[in-house]
Amino acid sequence: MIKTKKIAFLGAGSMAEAMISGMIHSNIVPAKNIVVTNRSNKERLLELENKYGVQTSKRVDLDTTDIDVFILAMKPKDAEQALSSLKPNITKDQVVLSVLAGISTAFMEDLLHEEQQVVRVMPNTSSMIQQSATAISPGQYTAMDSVILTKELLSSIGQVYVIDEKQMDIFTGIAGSGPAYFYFLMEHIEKAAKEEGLDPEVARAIGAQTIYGAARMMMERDETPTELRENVTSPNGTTAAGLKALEEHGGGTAIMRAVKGASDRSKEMSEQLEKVSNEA
Ligand SMILES: NC(=O)C1=CN([C@@H]2O[C@H](COP(=O)(O)OP(=O)(O)OC[C@H]3O[C@@H](n4cnc5c(N)ncnc54)[C@H](O)[C@@H]3O)[C@@H](O)[C@H]2O)C=CC1
Ligand SMILES: O=C(O)[C@@H]1CCC=N1
Repeated sequence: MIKTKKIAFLGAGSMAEAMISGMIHSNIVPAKNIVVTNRSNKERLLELENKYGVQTSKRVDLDTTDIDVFILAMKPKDAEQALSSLKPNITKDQVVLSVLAGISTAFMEDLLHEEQQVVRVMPNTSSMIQQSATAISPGQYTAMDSVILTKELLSSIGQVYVIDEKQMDIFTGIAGSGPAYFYFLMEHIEKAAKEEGLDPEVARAIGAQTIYGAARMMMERDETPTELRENVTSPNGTTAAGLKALEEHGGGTAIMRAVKGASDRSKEMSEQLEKVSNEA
């Protein structure tokens, strides 16, 4: 079913590219059925055209009539203008997905047609290699068929979880922003390795394999993270020393604060955007 659907990206930045890459490489969505738009940066569109074989056009020149799914991928601050200018060119039965942090389905519904089909989506940049953890929350008028279509489409970029919209902020704190925490962790592993005389590039390969192995253990073994951690930790051994240093320097608290900080910011962005839109 998905092979015949036409998908339009409104926004051609890093998140749009990550999704396009995942979709094309999955072979679920043919490149000729994807059209990518932005406001004015022609070079960027040409770059995506050459890299992925997708169609491109300036947003204002997009023929919206035969598009089945729109994917909003601009910055949250540009959402209101983008939704308002989309409304006259679509019907309520076309499905509008948004990957914008802090933009609620209610916000989208308010700016589009009565009973518009909308879905809030939170992917992450691992979409690029089809390894995103992506959440979706359908709006109140979205038909079950459209939810199934959305799930099928986004399964091309990784695992898809249908969640209650109230959980979207914490999902964003864990998965939307999450890759950055692991990159930050790696930056510090490389720093420590360098100080000990190990080539940072070698350290990166070793560290990445270690993170990948630990992730697969959590996914494939029927053991909790606590059990898995305890299995690594010999009494008075090296791991115990590492974990003690981590705790002494607030490692556990820092991780919790990071997740909650991102989640709180997602909530705050929703509140600010809704306030601005109510004042307008
Ligand atoms: N970067 C990430 O890891 C993630 C980003 N997101 C969300 O994705 C969205 C985009 O993020 P990035 O790709 O990092 O931003 P970006 O700044 O790289 O790209 C934004 C794009 O939107 C275009 N644009 C602005 N207004 C437009 C309009 N009316 N019509 C068509 N195109 C328009 C810009 O020209 C640009 O191509 C944000 O809302 C963010 O919350 C969600 C999950 C993860
Ligand atoms: O930093 C941000 O706001 C976006 C949303 C999740 C990841 N990047």
